Amino acid sequence: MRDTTDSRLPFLKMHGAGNDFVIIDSRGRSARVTAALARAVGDRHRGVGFDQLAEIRDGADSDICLDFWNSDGSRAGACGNATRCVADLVMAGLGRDAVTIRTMRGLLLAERRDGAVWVNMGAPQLSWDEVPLAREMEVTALPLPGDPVAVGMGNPHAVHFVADAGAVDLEGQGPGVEHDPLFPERTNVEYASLTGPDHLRMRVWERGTGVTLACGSGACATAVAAHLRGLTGRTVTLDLDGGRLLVDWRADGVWLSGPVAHVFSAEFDAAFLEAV
Ligand SMILES: N[C@@H](CCC[C@H](N)C(=O)O)C(=O)O
Repeated sequence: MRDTTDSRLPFLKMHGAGNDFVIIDSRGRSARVTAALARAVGDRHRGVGFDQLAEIRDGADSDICLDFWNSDGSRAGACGNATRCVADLVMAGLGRDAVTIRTMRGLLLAERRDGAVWVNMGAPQLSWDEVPLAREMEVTALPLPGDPVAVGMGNPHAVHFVADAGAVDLEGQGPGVEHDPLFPERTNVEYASLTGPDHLRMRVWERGTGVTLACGSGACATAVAAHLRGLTGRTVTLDLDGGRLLVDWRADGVWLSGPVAHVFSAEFDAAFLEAV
């Protein structure tokens, strides 16, 4: 529930490789984001617009907690690029090079190394009930056109390997896969092509949001799927429509890095909040 004594609500706009976020810092107070607020803020004409809204809350066993909403008001269990953006912000605020972040996915570690923010997105979920899929099957053998690989990264992904990811009609293909009954919680949908050794071109249709310029958890899922299919090693460079992401699948989890940008700080005013 939003604190109704607030007449204004400060927020930050950030992006990671063009995957854009509104970030609301609710540390020191009760959570303020609801599904209705997320939908209102996510409207690119009447609100601010975002791919995901992230709310920072106080951590009990971590430096912070982080919750994610899609622009349709649904919750996302993971968001790699928003986690990188918020980690950058929180590390700068605390004057540290490492922070712990509790998400629906679990406890994540973020580190600054040589100026870049890396987040350990955890181990990939590679059994049908973890993704989740509707019934028992191998995640590398889905009965769907295009032979996608299902990978969970705290949220579901269906990764398709195609000859030319740049030529895929995301708006035509994505919604049907997102809503396929094989995915009881819907799914994010990735298309990737091998463009060189350990190098992929990737595009994405995101569950609850649509076409985005990048997706961090999607990049992790795609790198894992590429390795499972024997296309790449465990360290992969991915070129997305909005920039380059790096994924390193290590024994302790799938690490993600890439660019982070601060865009502006502002406030939602009382009239906007009253109308939600
Ligand atoms: N952009 C994100 C993923 C967003 C979550 C997704 N739409 C969902 O519903 O799972 C990222 O960078 O990981």
